[in-house]
Amino acid sequence: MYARALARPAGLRSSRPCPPAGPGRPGTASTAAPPDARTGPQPAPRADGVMRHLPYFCRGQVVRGFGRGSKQLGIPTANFPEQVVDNLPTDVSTGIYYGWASVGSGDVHKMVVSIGWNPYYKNTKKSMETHIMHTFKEDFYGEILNVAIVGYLRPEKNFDSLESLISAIQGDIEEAKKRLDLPEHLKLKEDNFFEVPKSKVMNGH
Ligand SMILES: Cc1cc2nc3c(=O)[nH]c(=O)nc-3n(C[C@H](O)[C@H](O)[C@H](O)COP(=O)(O)O)c2cc1C
Ligand SMILES: Nc1ncnc2c1ncn2[C@@H]1O[C@H](COP(=O)(O)OP(=O)(O)O)[C@@H](O)[C@H]1O
Repeated sequence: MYARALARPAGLRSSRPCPPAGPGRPGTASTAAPPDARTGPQPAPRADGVMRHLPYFCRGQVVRGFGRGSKQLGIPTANFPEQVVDNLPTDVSTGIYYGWASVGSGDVHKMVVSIGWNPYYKNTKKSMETHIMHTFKEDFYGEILNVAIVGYLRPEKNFDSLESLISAIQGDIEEAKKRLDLPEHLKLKEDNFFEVPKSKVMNGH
């Protein structure tokens, strides 16, 4: 119900179906181990390899994470369930991306999304966390988050202070805002992927 195979929009490249999305646990668990537990630090992704799967369309129910985004960073990030994270194409690298997002059948906004193990926090489970550049009236846990990832910004990094992490994320947000104004990205805001029937959502946002 919350996920469907997506018809490939005319003129766009890859678009993969999301897996069925259900309630998840804190941290949007994945069975995958962090990179340093497997093969050491991941190499920087090649731009062409990363871009091969973009735009990538995905939707799933918003689940709880560790609650650090709002409290520690002042930047809330909506977490996807583990099924969504586990079903990312294998060669969509971990890292920081940008694109478009909507909640339920609400308006489409600019977003940034972090995919990986949050090295600063040394998470043991891979997560996919989206910050939407919009002020919402209230939290939207349990609602359906729709995302179209359209571009790659940088690899995940460790930082020597919380302030440095916050500053990097703020830089990502500013860069994403600029890049999303390019015509090639603006057209994806109007993609019919975001036309979700109102009857399928719980609350409007
Ligand atoms: C745009 C963006 C960039 C991020 N970059 C990093 C990063 O380089 N290193 C890192 O450890 N975490 C990074 N994060 C993830 C944050 O650490 C994470 O969102 C935060 O821990 C909140 O997690 P929570 O929702 O589970 O509470 C980034 C998040 C966003 C939205
Ligand atoms: N602009 C926004 N972007 C992302 N999430 C938001 C935003 N505004 C409110 N939220 C809410 O905040 C939650 C994320 O807050 P956060 O402190 O990171 O907690 P958690 O670790 O549980 O994800 C989201 O699940 C959503 O319900």
